[in-house]
Amino acid sequence: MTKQSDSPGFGGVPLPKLGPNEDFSLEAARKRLGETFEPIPTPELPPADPDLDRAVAELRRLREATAALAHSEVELGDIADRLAEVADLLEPRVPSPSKRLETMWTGAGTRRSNPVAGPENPLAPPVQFYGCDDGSVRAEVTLGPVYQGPPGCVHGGVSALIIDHMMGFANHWGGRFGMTAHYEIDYRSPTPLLEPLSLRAWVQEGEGRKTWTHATIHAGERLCVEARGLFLEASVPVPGQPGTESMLGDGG
Ligand SMILES: CCCCCCCCCCCCCCCC(=O)SCCNC(=O)CCNC(=O)[C@H](O)C(C)(C)COP(=O)(O)OP(=O)(O)OC[C@H]1O[C@@H](n2cnc3c(N)ncnc32)[C@H](O)[C@@H]1OP(=O)(O)O
Repeated sequence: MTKQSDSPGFGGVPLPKLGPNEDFSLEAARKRLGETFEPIPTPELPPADPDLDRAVAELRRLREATAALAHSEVELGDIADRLAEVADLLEPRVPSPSKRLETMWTGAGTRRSNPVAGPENPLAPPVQFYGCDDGSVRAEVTLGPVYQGPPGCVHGGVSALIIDHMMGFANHWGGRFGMTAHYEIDYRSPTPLLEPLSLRAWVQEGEGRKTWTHATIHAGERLCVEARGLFLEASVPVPGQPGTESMLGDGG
């Protein structure tokens, strides 16, 4: 993977070369993390169950539709009863929370169930990230009214959620890992709903356990949000796998 310094970066400033003190190569990352590290982000993770993906996709349609129902002419009594029927059917069959957490940590880890990119998570838009040769990760997403904060705009906390996840993904792509210790965000201009947003994140610097990562959200050419985060390598116990610890701190 080529790291280069000529891509547009944070606030339009060119991306600097990655940290002088660390080996960011994929080979170095593989060496550190062995078999558990698959450095190529796979946009299309194989579904554990295609019907699950389909069910969640239908839930997303419902989510967008119900968010628009207030003050509408739609007769909702019957709809609420029918939705309750489906929920009643499902709830008794759902595994216990601890079992569910274990399941989330098999196979693709939480990549399929996390709240930003997980196709199995109805909360997730979902955003699909791609790793780029310049060391950044990018995505495009259009967010609907369920993510609204100010009128017609994306909620700042939703932008923060996406950015935190995106910076974690950029760390992976750069062969770095860690829990978010600190991040700061500047909201430079309103982030519109219902318009394509370009997301971008990249590792700015890494030294020892610390990784500094940057991210931006643009609407067209307009910068909406920019952020800087500090990530600290840490070990986290993996649910259902006693004695196993993840260095990813993320669900990857
Ligand atoms: C297939 C391939 C593609 C992969 C595809 C999957 C990708 C998938 C990506 C998913 C990405 C998800 C990304 C979600 C990211 C979260 O959501 S993580 C969850 C939120 N974060 C947390 O819960 C962390 C909670 N905090 C902690 O656990 C601990 O504070 C930490 C962060 C582990 C640090 O604790 P510690 O190791 O005891 O740190 P400590 O020794 O006190 O400090 C170490 C150094 O850091 C500094 N430091 C510590 N905290 C701070 C701070 N807050 N501010 C500044 N400096 C600090 C200290 O000053 C110290 O500096 P030095 O003196 O060494 O210079």
